[in-house]
Amino acid sequence: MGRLISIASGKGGTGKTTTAANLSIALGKMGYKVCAVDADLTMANLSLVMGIDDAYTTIHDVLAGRADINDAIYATAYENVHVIPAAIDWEHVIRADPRRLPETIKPLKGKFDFVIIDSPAGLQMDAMNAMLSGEEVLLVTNPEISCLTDTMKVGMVLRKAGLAVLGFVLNRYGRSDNDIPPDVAEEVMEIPLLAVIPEDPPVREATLEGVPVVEYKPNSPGAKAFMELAERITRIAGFKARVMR
Ligand SMILES: Nc1ncnc2c1ncn2[C@@H]1O[C@H](COP(=O)(O)OP(=O)(O)OP(=O)(O)O)[C@@H](O)[C@H]1O
Repeated sequence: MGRLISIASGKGGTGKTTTAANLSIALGKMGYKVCAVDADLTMANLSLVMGIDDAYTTIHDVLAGRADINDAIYATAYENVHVIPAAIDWEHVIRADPRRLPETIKPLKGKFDFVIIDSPAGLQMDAMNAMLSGEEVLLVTNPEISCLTDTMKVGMVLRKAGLAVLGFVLNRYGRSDNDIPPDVAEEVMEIPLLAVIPEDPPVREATLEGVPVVEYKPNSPGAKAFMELAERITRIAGFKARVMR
């Protein structure tokens, strides 16, 4: 059976989508079957980052009762990685019922090794429905105190709701001289720190190019940190190490 992992954060713009995309592709490179789900129903950024930007059947169609989930699963250019895209127009957004996200996404567990769910930031209803589609959560924060505490709150709420909190990613480390150091961040969060992703220009360039950094510049510090995160996740998930390709 696969693992359903929600990617969540207390604040917007921390690097959730970047983490979801790079983690998915890194796991795919390791030989795991991955489905990346764009459950950020109003932004649809994951779909764009994964190279899907046209009139596909989307998660919105499924949530509106107009399509089957199996018709919304698309192969990507990345080995072993499929994506369920979101629509980017308002007409689709208002028809989709976000409360159906968990019942829609959970059955994917039987089809993939990992289902990676990109969720909206915060604790609003749309975000809750997206995050509760997972059984485990990986939190993404930046090294600022308000971002850490807001993200910790999200973790606490999800734990109470029954999700297992895997730990957190400290992203964009080194962007400012005032960054909270990793050991202090781990004390504040009171959950395991799974990866420190440095502030790295190729990560941003890769987003602009529409190709996640683990493919765009695999030897950059940011890409290497995302690959290490994927290895860590497979160890936590109890999967046997597979040969890196
Ligand atoms: N480690 C990094 N180094 C440099 N730039 C980064 C890094 N991580 C993310 N970024 C950039 O920050 C921007 C925001 O990232 P991203 O879209 O992943 O955030 P998000 O949390 O998903 O945002 P939202 O809440 O809007 O969905 C993107 O342009 C991305 O390329």
